Formats: sequence, structure tokens, C-alpha cells
Amino acid sequence: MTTTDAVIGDDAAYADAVRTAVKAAAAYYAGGDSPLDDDAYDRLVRAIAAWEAGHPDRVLAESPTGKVAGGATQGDVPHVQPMLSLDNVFSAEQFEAWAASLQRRIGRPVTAWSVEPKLDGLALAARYRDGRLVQLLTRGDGTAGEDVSHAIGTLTGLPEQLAEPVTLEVRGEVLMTAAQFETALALRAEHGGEPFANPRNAAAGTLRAKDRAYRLEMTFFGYGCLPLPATSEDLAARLTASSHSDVMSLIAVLGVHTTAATKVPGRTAGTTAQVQGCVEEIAALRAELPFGIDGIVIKADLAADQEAAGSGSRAPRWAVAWKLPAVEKVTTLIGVEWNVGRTGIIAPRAVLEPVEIEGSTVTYATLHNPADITRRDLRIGDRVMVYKAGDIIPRIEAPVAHLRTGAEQPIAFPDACPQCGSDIDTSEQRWRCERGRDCHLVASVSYAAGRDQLDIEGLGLTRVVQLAYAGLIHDFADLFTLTRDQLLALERMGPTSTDNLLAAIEQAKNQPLSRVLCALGVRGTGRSMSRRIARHFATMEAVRAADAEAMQHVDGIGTEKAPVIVAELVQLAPVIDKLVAAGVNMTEPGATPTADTNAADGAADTEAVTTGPLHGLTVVVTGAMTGPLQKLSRNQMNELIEHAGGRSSSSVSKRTSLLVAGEGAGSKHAKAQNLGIRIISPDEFAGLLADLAP
Ligand SMILES: NC(=O)c1ccc[n+]([C@@H]2O[C@H](COP(=O)([O-])OP(=O)(O)OC[C@H]3O[C@@H](n4cnc5c(N)ncnc54)[C@H](O)[C@@H]3O)[C@@H](O)[C@H]2O)c1
Ligand SMILES: [Zn+2]
Repeated sequence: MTTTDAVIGDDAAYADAVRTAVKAAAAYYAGGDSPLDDDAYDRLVRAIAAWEAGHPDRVLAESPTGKVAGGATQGDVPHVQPMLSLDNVFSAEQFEAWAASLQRRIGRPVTAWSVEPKLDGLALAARYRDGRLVQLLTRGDGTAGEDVSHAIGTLTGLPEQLAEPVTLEVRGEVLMTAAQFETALALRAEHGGEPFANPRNAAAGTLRAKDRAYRLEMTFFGYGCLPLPATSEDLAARLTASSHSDVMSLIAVLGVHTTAATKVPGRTAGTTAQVQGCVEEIAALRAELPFGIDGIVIKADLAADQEAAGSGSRAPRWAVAWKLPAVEKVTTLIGVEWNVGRTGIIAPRAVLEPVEIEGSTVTYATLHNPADITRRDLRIGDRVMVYKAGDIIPRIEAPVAHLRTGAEQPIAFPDACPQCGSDIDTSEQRWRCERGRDCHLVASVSYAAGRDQLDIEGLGLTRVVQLAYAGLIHDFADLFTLTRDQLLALERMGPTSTDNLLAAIEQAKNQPLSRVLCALGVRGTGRSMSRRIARHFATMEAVRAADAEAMQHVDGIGTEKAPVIVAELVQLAPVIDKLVAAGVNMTEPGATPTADTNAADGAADTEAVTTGPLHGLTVVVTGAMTGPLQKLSRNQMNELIEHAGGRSSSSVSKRTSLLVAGEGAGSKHAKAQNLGIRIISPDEFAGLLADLAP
């Protein structure tokens, strides 16, 4: 219950709500195709119940309240005893109140409680004759169920032959474990079927499906047992008189799977305080269970207590479901990102429309590997079922396929490593960059050598890969100590390209501090931030001497970013030391450290900042540059602006002072016009900067 319930205002809204709920429930029980997640359904039904409480004379006959399965299902095979639903509580207070009312009803304290997980599947009655499994029935409307005996043989945990030749009915829950669900999705995809939205839907659909070309395995958990008309008198008497916990032991001995075999076995408790302890334990284990639970069922354990309490038409009075928060929500898949891990594993990650689950906002979900996407037939724009419990990383269970509009788009798989651009090894389920652990090295060195950083010509990806593979570089600082012989020994490196490369590297030693900082790839800083840091401190020495407090004096660096940058620089110390030793320039031209009060934190003031022609102006550049500025990249333009004392920005806003609009300028030009911002051509701009332009 994370969102408050809606309030129904009038008859029409009430009738509408009833219609929606009945339709959803019908779809839910038939095969899991409900458009609502459970939380949404439950909120709707609570709103209906609230309205009905205020208008008891206008309750519609088809209302889902007070009925097993919301009145949405039927069956034609009568049950020997009704198969009921359970009443719900959502908190310790509600549970205590429920327990108190039960004890008032029976006129004595409940002798013992049984506490067990509420398995999130669907109810099934399994009839055994002389030890042989002969019939399977769904819950239906509670009084009669549907015969699903065709599923015999597909339910792990429900033996076709019991250990003893007894006649009785075992009741329990059918579900798919996480592993069974994955297999089901894969088989389903192979046969061209739509994916199931989640394990529960998969179980519901599978249990009722008769003529599938493939068989999907499910798991059965027994939670009850009762006599059939043909049961021997002895056994019938024994079953009727036994406590719930004894019945559970009995069916386990007969060979039926129960929660006794799991991390969350059924337990008994003497007091409601102990019950609460058990509930907490089960709830804490929820996230790591290989099957879904949506609550904890608490039952009066003794047959005598149960009998004294009796049952209503929808639920027994001697048992209650303590519901846990919904851990599944439907939201939209808006994208997939591909991230490269330390070992070169390329893992997809789902970007979601933010959704609140268990009190936290979920925006990303894990998709383990590309096969995970294929198996789920996921598409961008899909409505997806997202699962998050406890501390686990949220995951996408599957798309809610029947909500597709046709506008969904296939997910593009990368054909080159998104980090370093190398080939991808797709031979295993988990894709991997061919560079493996070197991927990060290749990516960071290529980045450092890039046009906007050190701008080392002739050092493309293939060369970097070659250098990394030969063990000649471990970071980009190693570039500056490469020898002619080392390079010549590489394949396809003749004397000319070797000398050219060495010259380009030598040249890179003269790059300004801002570009060296940028090449370091300090987390949280990009090109313009690197320039601001460089201009503020003027020398690498001053940058390194700055603590978090001093770092915050740089425009745009706040309390959060400052310590991260300082820590990163400490980590990068060995690389920086190597760069210094190799003679790489560590100063920012035009910036000089001042000896005034700021000197303590090593701050600098640049002449350009206070005197430049763009001093105090925020400048945006758009369109293609012409004239003297034609050859400059956008980054170089920004460098120029900042060098002239201005501030560069990539988007037009009220704070923009000047727009340099080149050929083909589009929306930024229009926006600047609207805002009445001064717009000039690249040529005019060049004139403005005449002194500084290269
Ligand atoms: N999404 C939708 O459109 C939609 C529609 C209808 C119902 N629902 C969901 O279904 C739930 C209501 O369903 P319900 O009435 O079938 O009942 P329920 O699931 O709330 O509780 C009763 C059921 O619990 C099960 N159960 C699990 N573990 C048990 C245990 N240890 N002992 C006894 N019983 C156990 C039994 O199958 C029993 O029938 C609601 O949570 C609702 O959100 C969703
Ligand atoms: Zn890579």
C-alpha cells in the first residue's frame, strides 16, 4: 500500500469501478492477463468496499466484494468443502485486532498459531484415490472448481503416487519458481508465444492451458488436507481432528512438497508476539526466496479452535493473510543502456519510467544479458512488470504483452563495445568486450588521446589496443615514455608512422592544464568543468593541494561534487606523477595563482577572466562556424569563449547573453530570438575576439 486509495464519488463511478474490477479479476484468474497490478486492483476493491459501506442499499450484485476470486471465476466440479479466500491485515495493529476478535468469538485464547508464507500462485485441490493422483481442481468460485487434471505430471512436488494408498484431498498452491519462469519464457519464445508478465500469470495461464505443444513445469506446495467421501473413517476422523501443523507433517510424510523444505518452513507460535517475530523473519527472507510470496498466513493451529471460529462465505475466520507490501509494479520501459563492467562484461540495464515500489523510486532494472531480453521479447515502450524486494536490485519480470499498442520498438543490441569500440565476444550468454579487463584501459587511453583532450594524432583505437595488448601502456601517462624501438617492434608500425606518432605525443606535452585534467577523466568533471578548475587553480600543484572546501570555490562545484573530485585526484596521483615526470605541461596559460587571501587554497585569478572581452557574458554557439573560426570544434569554441572571460553553455536560456549563430542554426536561434537575446554571426564574433583568435 504505497499509494492512497481513490475515493468513489457517485453511482456512475461506482458502477464503473465494479466493471473494471470484475474484468480485471476475470482476466487475472483466467490466465493472468489483467491490465492492473495487484496493488492497483486491491486499491480499486478497497475503494469499492468503502463506497458500499456508505451505500449498503445500492450495492451491485456483480460487485467483487465478499466473494471468492471477486466473483470472477466459475467451475463445474463441486468442492467437498469450500475453497475460500483469506481476509487481509496489513500491520501489527491490524493483526492484533484480528486475533483479539477471533479470541472473543471463540471465548478463549487461541491455543497455538501456525505461521507460514503466503505463496503467490493459485490454489489447487488434488484428489488422491488409494494413493493415486486422479483429479486436479482449481478454486473456481469457491464452491465448484474447474477440472485441470491435464496438468498431472507437470507439477513438481505433487507426486502421482503417495507413499501410502490413502484416499484424500491435498490442497495447496501452484506457482513457478524463478528458474521455472525463465525456462517457461524461453520455451514460450521458441514457440512464438507472447511472454508471460510474471511467474504468477505464467502459472495461472499454464495450469489452464490444455493443448500447448510444449510442457512447462510448475511447483506445488501443499498447505492443507481433508477427507473425501471415500476416505476411510479412521483417516477422516484423524484428518478432521488434527492440528494444522500435524496435517502438514502428515502430507510431507506422504510425499507432498511443503514449505518445510524451504528457508521459510511453517512454524507454530504460542503468542501473538511470537507470531509477529515469525512474520518478521519470513518477511526478511522474502527477497532471497526462489519463489514469490505476497504475505504470511496465520492460522489457529488446533482443529478445535478452527471449528469454534467457523468460516464466512468468502474466508475462514480462523486464518488471516498478513499482506506484505506489493513488490511488483507495472511501468514503462523507456530505454536500455549497455554498461561495461571491470572485467569487460557488457550488461544491459533497463531505464524505466520512475515507479514507486516498497517506498523507493525505481528508475533502473537489471537485465542480466542480451539473452534475457530475447527470452522476454522486450521492446522499448513496453509496459513491464518490475519486481523489487528488500535490498535486491530491481528486475524486469516480463512485458505485459497484451497491453502493447504496436508502437513498441525493438531493442538495439550494440555491435561494438560501448566503452572502447572493440568487437564483442558473443559466444556466451554474457557478452564481453574482446579486450576483457583491458577494455577500461583502452577506453580511457583512447579518450585521453582524443581530439578534445590531448589531441594526439595517429593514435586511433587500433593503435591503443595494440599498445595495451603488448603491455606497453597501463595508463595514458605511459604514452609519454614510449620509445622508438618499442613502437617499431609493433606490427604495421614503420619508421614513418612511428616518428609521426612520437612527434604527436611530444606535441601533446604542451597542451594546457585544462586538457590534461580532462584527459584524466576525473569522475564528475567534463571538458568545461576541467577548464574551470584549471583556470581557477592555474597549476596542477595548486589543484592537487586543494581540499574539498577549496574545490568548492570553483564555479559549478558544490558540496557533493567537491569531495568526489578531490578523492579522484588522490587516486590518480600515480598517473599525474608520471605525467609530471615525463615533462607534460601542468599549467593553464593565462591563469596565474594570486598571492592574496585566496592563496591558502591555492586559488588563481586569471587575467582573462577579469579583463577579457567576454567578461561576465554567457555565450552559446550553434550552427556551423565560418570565416576565421571555421576549423574550430565546438569544444575549441568553448575554450575560446572561456579564455576571453566568458562562460560557455550548450543551451539557450534567459541567462544567455549572446548567441553565436552559424549556418544552419535552428531551434536555438529561434529560442534566442524569442527571448530577445543578442545574436551575432561567427564573423562578428571573430571580430570581437580579434586579439585572442588563433
Ligand atoms: N491484478 C489483478 O487484476 C487482480 C485481480 C484479482 C485478484 N488479484 C489479486 O489476488 C489477490 C486476491 O486473491 P484471492 O482472493 O485469490 O486470495 P488471496 O491470494 O489474497 O488469499 C487466498 C489464497 O491464498 C493462497 N495461499 C497461499 N499460501 C497459503 C497458505 N500457506 N495457506 C493458505 N492459503 C494460502 C490460497 O491459494 C488461497 O486461496 C489479491 O492480492 C489481488 O491483488 C489481482
Ligand atoms: Zn571494450
